[in-house]
Amino acid sequence: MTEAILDTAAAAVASPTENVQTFLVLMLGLLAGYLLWRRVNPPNLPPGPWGLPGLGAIPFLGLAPHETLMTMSKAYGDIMSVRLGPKLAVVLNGQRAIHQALIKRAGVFSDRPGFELVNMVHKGRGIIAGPSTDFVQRQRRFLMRSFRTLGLNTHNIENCLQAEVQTLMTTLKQVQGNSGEVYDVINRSVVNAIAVFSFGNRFNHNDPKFHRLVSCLEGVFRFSSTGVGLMTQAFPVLLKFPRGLPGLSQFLEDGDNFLSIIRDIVKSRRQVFAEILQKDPTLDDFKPSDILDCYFQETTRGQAWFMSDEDFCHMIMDNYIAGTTTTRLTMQWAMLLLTISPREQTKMHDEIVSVVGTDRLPSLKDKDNLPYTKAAIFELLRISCVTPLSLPREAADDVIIDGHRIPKGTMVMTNLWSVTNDPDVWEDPRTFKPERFLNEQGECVLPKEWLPFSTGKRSCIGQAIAESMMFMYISAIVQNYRIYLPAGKTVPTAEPIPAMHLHPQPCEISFAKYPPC
Ligand code: HEM
Repeated sequence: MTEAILDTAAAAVASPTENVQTFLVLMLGLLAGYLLWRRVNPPNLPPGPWGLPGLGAIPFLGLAPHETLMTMSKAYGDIMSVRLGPKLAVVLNGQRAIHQALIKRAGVFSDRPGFELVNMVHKGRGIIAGPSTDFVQRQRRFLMRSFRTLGLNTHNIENCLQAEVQTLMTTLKQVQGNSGEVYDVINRSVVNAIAVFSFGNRFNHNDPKFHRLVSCLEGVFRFSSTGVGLMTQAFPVLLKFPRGLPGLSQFLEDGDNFLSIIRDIVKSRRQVFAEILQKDPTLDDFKPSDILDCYFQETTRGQAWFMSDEDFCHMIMDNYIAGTTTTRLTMQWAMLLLTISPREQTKMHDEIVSVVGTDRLPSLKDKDNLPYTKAAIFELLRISCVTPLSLPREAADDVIIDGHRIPKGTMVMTNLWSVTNDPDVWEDPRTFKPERFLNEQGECVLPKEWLPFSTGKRSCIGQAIAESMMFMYISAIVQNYRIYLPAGKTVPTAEPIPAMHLHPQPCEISFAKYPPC
């Protein structure tokens, strides 16, 4: 018995060799742990909050991450780091930090992290989801050239947009205050307006092809804004198990069907263009009337040689993906803000009637003569800030900003909300005050903090289109209708309902036609 106890005690007291071994294993473990920790948290990162293992700061960002991150920046600084699941992200808050990164170091901050979900539809094509390759920048330049060639005041585009506005006006007359139906028409109208710019044609709102286009687009948005769809951005590994993701196969089918509709349009227009080319081989008399015409013209002349018809279809799809939800939500915001701001609405109405009259609808050429209305549209875009965290970027290289190191491959989030709703810049930021944009001479001026479309080499390519649409719709509505809250309804606030895009509070709205002057 005593021997047994002694044996156990001897076994417990390890020999010096064993002690060294244990020590080495411990040290190696500590070193490996440190290296792993350093890999995940490289030195000199911008400061930021702690997170939970595997989840990072996701559980602490709440329903309005743009607001939480803006508040956190008061403690950690304008450039801060957060961990989103396994990903390291750097958040840029405020105009100065955004300018430093997206403009001064544009070469580093113009990539995007792979949007694996969107890429499943694009398969490497398109603009939005890829890094800032030469190909992406060429497509952007092509679109900008086309907008310049077409000029947004082009007769054809303006005519088609006017037709959309007329449809909206007719609906307003018929619905007698049913705002739900008005929103439906606005939604369809925005989809049609992008078709006008892209293909020079608007669909009849009852055309079954148009219904298919709208429903495929809605299908794509539906999945990508569900919790599962959003989680695939932080955890792309989920996409490796497509069968386990409810809604994914429908998403892919909707994306493919949407592309097929665009392919059909391009194919049939190519035949028409071939006939034009036969009659006018040098295209001297050819006047492009939409983006597709510009593409045909440029490929014939060897300028847009880099793009195939398939690339064109994916590029147009991206305009739809990026342009429809943003524009239609901003229009919904416009309805809400005008409803709760009767004084400002009347000022817009009076300006439009005194400059344009009531015999015709306002046109884009009137815009510069309507500074208050123009200012009101800038203010609507500022308050609504529908994409508060913009689209993520990615650092293409290791870079030092404000003394902080941002490693290559870091996801970069631009907190646009922190600029457009900064109380130090905009007094009372949630109140609709178009006067903010008017100088002493009554001219409309844009401060550098007005950034709803972001900035830099990947900023919104459709800004001019969006502004034109907003102007035409809103000026026509305000010229002809008084927008008001039905009696007995509580006045809604201008606080957004947080989601991937910011939605306005639900609000029942009535439209009363002004009597003829
Ligand atoms: C009120 C309406 C709109 C708002 C607020 C808006 C806002 C934005 C923002 C914040 C970005 C991200 C920019 C960045 O990463 O720096 C973006 C990208 C983009 N937008 Fe818009 N947008 C609107 C309408 C449109 C329209 C009408 C179109 C096209 C017809 C469009 C096409 C695009 C495209 C293609 C991109 C991706 C650009 C790239 O990755 O290089 N947007 N938009």
